[in-house]
Amino acid sequence: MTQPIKFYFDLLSQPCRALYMFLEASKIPYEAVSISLMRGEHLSNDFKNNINRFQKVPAIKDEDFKLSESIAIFRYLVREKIVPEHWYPHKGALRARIDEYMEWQHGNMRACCTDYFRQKWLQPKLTNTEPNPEQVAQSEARLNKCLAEFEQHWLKGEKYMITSNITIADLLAICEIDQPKAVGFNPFKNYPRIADWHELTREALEPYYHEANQVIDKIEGKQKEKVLQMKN
Ligand SMILES: N[C@@H](CCC(=O)N[C@@H](CS)C(=O)NCC(=O)O)C(=O)O
Repeated sequence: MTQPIKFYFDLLSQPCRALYMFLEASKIPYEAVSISLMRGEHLSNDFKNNINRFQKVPAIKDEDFKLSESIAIFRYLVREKIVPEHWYPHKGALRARIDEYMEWQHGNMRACCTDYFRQKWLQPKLTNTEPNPEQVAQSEARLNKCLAEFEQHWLKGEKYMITSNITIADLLAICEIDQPKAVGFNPFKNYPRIADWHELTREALEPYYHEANQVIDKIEGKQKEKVLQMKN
């Protein structure tokens, strides 16, 4: 009998949340192995030598086969496991459009959302300092430009990004957008189509969305408390 895959992850990370929801929703048997980024567990020699030589999450191990990079993991799981077709349809044009998004998102959504999260929360937290307002403002401007492009080019009237069914593209995109959202940025204020799509996508991913977001929901809660305290 084949063993469940091992999944190494931290729900603080966008691609880890995307894979977590995908594994759950697709009912792929897996063993969860929590790796704390904030405690630096991904930097241990054991993790480097035995799990992911790049020392990042997510990573998987399928029997003796080790794989990192979320997009490669998604493609591997779709090929090797039983996965509902709608996530990554066989049909040429739909699959190609999802591939196009996955290539686009690395230099755009992922770069902008990660940078905002880093400037506003992660770097100050790791160095016990306050965020640099100028750097946060620059990062916010880049994020707004990117969200405007996302809305214009990827939300063009289908129910979800690519088609009338949810795909891996929606899953990856919602996880990216939730990262700056968790640290005080409102991605819905200027982008009504993003707000509608986010709501639909979130609903389609429940109950896994709620489970996956517990870690960043706590950050969002604390950020809101901080803003209220500053106002009082
Ligand atoms: N391109 C990789 C990115 C992986 C990545 O950057 N993971 C982050 C968390 S989102 C990480 O492990 N960072 C730890 C570090 O850079 O020290 C993927 O899509 O899996």
